[in-house]
Parts: sequence; C-alpha cells; structure tokens
Amino acid sequence: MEHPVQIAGLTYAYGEGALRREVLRDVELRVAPGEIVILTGPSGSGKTTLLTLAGALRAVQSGSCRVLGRELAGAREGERVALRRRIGFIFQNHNLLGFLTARQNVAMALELDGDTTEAGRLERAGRILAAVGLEEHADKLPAHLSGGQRQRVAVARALVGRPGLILADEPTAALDRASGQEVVHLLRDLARSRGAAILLVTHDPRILDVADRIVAMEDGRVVANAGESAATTGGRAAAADQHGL
Ligand SMILES: Nc1ncnc2c1ncn2[C@@H]1O[C@H](COP(=O)(O)OP(=O)(O)OP(=O)(O)O)[C@@H](O)[C@H]1O
Repeated sequence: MEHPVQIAGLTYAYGEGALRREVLRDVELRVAPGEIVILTGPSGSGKTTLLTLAGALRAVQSGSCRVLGRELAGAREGERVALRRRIGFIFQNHNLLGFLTARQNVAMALELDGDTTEAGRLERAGRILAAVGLEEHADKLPAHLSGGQRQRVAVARALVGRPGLILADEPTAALDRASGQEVVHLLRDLARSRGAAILLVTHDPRILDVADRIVAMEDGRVVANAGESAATTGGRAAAADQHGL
C-alpha cells in the first residue's frame, strides 16, 4: 500500500531574486498508513511550510511530494483543491465558525460530499461529536464551549469525512496540559480506528508520547528521524530517548 505521505528531495524558498530564501532543503519524509508522526524543531525551521506543502495549500517548487497517491509537483490548482478535500486539517485556533453550532460546524465539512442530505450530514456530525465526548454540547455555539471542547469539535470536523490523512499544526498550543493531552489522545484513537495517518507539528513536549515516530527539523532539513521500522511502542520510547525527551 502506498504511504499517505511520500516526500523526497523537497526544497522550497520564499521570495525571489536577491530576496530568495530557502526554508526547506532536500527534505525526505514518509508517513505510513495509520502512523502518527510528530514534526518538531525550533521556530523557523520550516515545519509549517512542510505541512502546508503536504496539505496542498501551496505549490511545490522542487522535489517530489506525493500525498494520498497524488504527485503535487506540477499539480494544477484544481487538483490541489480536490486533494485538500481528502485531508483533515486541525489548526492552533480551531477555526470554527462562531455563528454555527458544534454540530453544524462538523456537518459543514461534509457538504462537499454531495451524496448525503443535510439531515444525514447532521446525524453523522452528531455521531462523531459523541465519539469525542461532546454529545451534550453538540448544539452549542463555539463561544459557549471551553478551549479544549472547541478543539475536540475541530478534531471531529477533521475526521468526519474519513480522510486518509490528518495534518495538525500546533493543535494544543492554546490549551492547558490536561485538555491538550485529552485532545491529542482522542485524535490518535479516532484516527487509528479509521486507519488515518497523522502528521502533527508541535513545540509542546507534553504530547510527544502520542507519536509513533518523532521527526526533528533544523534550518530547513530533517536532522533526526527515528526510523520507519520504529512505529511501535518500543520505537516510540527509543525515539523519545534519542531526542532526550
Ligand atoms: N509567507 C512567507 N513569506 C516569507 N517567509 C516566510 C513565509 N512564511 C514563513 N516564512 C519564513 O520561513 C521560515 C520557516 O517558517 P515556518 O513557519 O515554516 O517555520 P516553523 O518551523 O513552522 O516555525 P514556527 O515553529 O515558529 O511556526 C521562517 O524563517 C519564516 O520566517
């Protein structure tokens, strides 16, 4: 089975001419089906840029970036839009719409599916909200939920369309320790049960234990990758050990 993420020789620069600055250099990264990879490294090392390239949110300049079986190098905007619909995104600030309830926010992610009725979409949204422990809060507006609950809605929204890949950028940055751990554990369990792979960028040392593998970046390069065969509990411990975590 093809890996959901297969990146090779990926180089990316912002700016042009004298202002051109390379922020990714010859990056290699693979994420196996169902695997959870955490991308870590100092501020400015290129993590978010890498995530946005894998998410088809910006165009590939050089190298290969295959995501869910599609080569993004040379892909047209329309192809990138189509691919984005097959990926679940979770951001630091949940990005929920304030005038929609939790249930409506989640159901909205299914609108592009086409073959479900609105009642069907709301029902599916209700089921996944129950799976993240929010059954009783499904009809509340985001403003009436805690930060951790809002992020759980974002997890439900990212997963409801059964994506093969979840991309998460600092999903716990705005949360306290307990809520942050709860959110990532829920994310991991739900993604695992659905066979979705996760690539998660974080600075948060409190959540590294959810990873099958930790990949460290520095100055646009992958500097440590615990190895793809390490996707086991033993591998996790070894990975954490290797990075002094
Ligand atoms: N749109 C942009 N235009 C120009 N430079 C950018 C742009 N976005 C990011 N950069 C620069 O690219 C480099 C890598 O940024 P990126 O956000 O990918 O790093 P990061 O590792 O995710 O950092 P952080 O942990 O602070 O989010 C940084 O030096 C940043 O200033």
